[in-house]
Amino acid sequence: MSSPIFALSGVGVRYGKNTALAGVDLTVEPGERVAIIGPSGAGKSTLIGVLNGTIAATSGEVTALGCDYRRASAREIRKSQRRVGTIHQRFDLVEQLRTVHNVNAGRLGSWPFWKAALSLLLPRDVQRVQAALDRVGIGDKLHHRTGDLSGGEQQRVAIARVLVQDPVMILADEPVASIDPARGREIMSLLLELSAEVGVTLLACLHDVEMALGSFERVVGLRAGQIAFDKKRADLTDDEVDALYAFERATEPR
Ligand SMILES: Nc1ncnc2c1ncn2[C@@H]1O[C@H](COP(=O)(O)OP(=O)(O)OP(=O)(O)O)[C@@H](O)[C@H]1O
Repeated sequence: MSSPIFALSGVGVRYGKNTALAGVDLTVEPGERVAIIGPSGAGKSTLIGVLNGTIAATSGEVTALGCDYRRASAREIRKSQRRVGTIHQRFDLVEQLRTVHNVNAGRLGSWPFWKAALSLLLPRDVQRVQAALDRVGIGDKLHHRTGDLSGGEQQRVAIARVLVQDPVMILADEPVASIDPARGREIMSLLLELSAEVGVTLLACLHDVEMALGSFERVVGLRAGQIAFDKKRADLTDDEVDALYAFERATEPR
């Protein structure tokens, strides 16, 4: 049996007195597609940060791609992080740069410094960038200024940036929250297609519960930093989903 992509055991994250995650156990196997849902402040973004290594757990154990974050060297952690691509709600692109440079940013971590620096003047590996942009449906935007693209196109650039990383895992933190609903559905379909096509594992945090339930085979509910449920979509009931958001609904302004 292959080893899990991620294994979290008893993971907690505190920001000062604030507990963002507590006692989280989560295992993600290769090829799985997992949606994380939960009310605002439940800890979804923190969980993504723990998985991609940008946020350190304050307790518990995190193993990513066989690398134990607590015991591994910084070099080993960086090596495993390079195979984890993250897509953010706000794209995290440099708007002034041409698309080709933003996509190449996905490879900076695996290039020596001279190559990374030179790539800002002279785009490197353009064929690979072109192939990634073709795959996400904006092959004609290679030399466009990124800030001139629409929100949906910018999110496609961000996905292309992850593809050139040759990832084994894609983490998506509210990938469609800044895009209009129709474009958002297209982006979500693209991510699901890519994960199936390349066999890459996908974990996405989503505010849109309908989208999560309609598109993912496994759904994890987070509430107040803890896992409320972790189930196959087919086994999840409406009552369980409602209960996850019950407190948020009760405190919504009327
Ligand atoms: N840098 C920080 N400093 C202090 N508290 C933080 C910090 N980042 C997050 N928190 C707190 O940790 C908790 C979890 O936040 P997180 O952003 O992970 O939740 P979320 O589920 O992604 O929320 P949202 O859906 O609103 O984006 C919240 O109570 C939040 O206020």
